[in-house]
Amino acid sequence: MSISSISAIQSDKNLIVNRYASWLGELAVSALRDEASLTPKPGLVDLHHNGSHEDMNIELMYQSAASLQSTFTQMAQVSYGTYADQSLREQLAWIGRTGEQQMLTVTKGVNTHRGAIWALGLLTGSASMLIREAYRNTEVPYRLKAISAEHIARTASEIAQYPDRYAPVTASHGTQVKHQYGTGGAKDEAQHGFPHVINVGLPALQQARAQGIDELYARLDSLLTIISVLPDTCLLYRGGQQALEQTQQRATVILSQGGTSTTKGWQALLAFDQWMVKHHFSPGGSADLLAATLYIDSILKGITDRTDMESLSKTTGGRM
Ligand SMILES: CC(C)(COP(=O)(O)OP(=O)(O)OC[C@H]1O[C@@H](n2cnc3c(N)ncnc32)[C@H](O[C@H]2O[C@H](COP(=O)(O)OP(=O)(O)OP(=O)(O)O)[C@@H](O)[C@H]2O)[C@@H]1O)[C@@H](O)C(=O)NCCC(=O)NCCS
Ligand SMILES: Nc1ncnc2[nH]cnc12
Repeated sequence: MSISSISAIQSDKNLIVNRYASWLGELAVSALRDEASLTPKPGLVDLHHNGSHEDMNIELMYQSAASLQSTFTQMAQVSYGTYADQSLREQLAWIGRTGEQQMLTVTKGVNTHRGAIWALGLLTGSASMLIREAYRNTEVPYRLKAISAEHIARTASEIAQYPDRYAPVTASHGTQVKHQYGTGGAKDEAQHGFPHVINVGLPALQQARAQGIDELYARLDSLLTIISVLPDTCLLYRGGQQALEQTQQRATVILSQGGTSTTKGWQALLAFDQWMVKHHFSPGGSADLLAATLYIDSILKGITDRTDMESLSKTTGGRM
């Protein structure tokens, strides 16, 4: 093979890496924006109010999300063509911590998206690895389409299982809650393959859509379904076991009333929101996992759209 054809292949590869990395970065930020703007959410920042967060508002959430685009894009770049191993885990952790600092600079110290950087960061790395694997095969459209939500979450969990040897020892809210209640929180969720996304948030979203429920209510139902079962360390930190159980119970009742698309469910959601704000409770972890749900959903949809484009480009002899 000539040097010019090797460098042509190399530049093709770089083109593909950068194209997919930027695409994943954009989708991750869109998922964060879509979560933030979903309204009304119980106790969370949305278009109507700041929920139970005096130090946040919707503009801050948007600014925080936008500041993370390069973080997610870099995570996709370093993961493309690699495998889940110690080195990748530590590269992602380094990029993640730098992203956290960028977020804290933009928000003037407010933790808007720490859990989201963690969850969507791992999913970004995983999706990027899987896309690269698809490109190792000549049947690219077929292999891209074979990427599933479970596949993305499982590969993300493999990355999360490696220790982050350079993690500073901090007394985060999550670690305090872990000592007090024995609940694993965000780390456990990732290491177990995001069960509250794969078995809870995504099926709820898809089921609602399949029933013809409008996208707004489908997303709200997905959020409530996550809230109804997630051991959310934000709720535990702010109000202990009782706050967690009462919040889960209220979400369950709304779902059993037929969900947010029913008049009764909608009224109950509004009352739930007021009740959460009154008690200063916030399901921040559930918000992050809804963003993760929307992110995986958009990756799968995007892959389908792109593979159609790839097939088209092949049949027309063109390039994507
Ligand atoms: C491994 C880390 C996730 C760190 O975990 P840890 O538990 O030690 O740290 P926390 O700072 O508590 O952050 C975890 C955040 O994860 C969200 N979360 C909570 N429960 C769950 C759950 N069961 N599953 C998944 N995710 C969960 C939650 O994020 C949301 O809450 C934020 C607000 O939280 P907080 O500041 O604690 O609460 P407030 O009550 O509002 O505080 P006050 O204003 O009252 O003081 C909100 O922003 C949501 O995002 C938890 O906060 C990981 O972060 C880590 O190791 N990072 C290091 C670098 C790295 O590896 N990066 C990623 C590489 S891919
Ligand atoms: N909408 C939201 N409100 C408060 N905390 C959050 N963390 C992630 N999304 C959030």
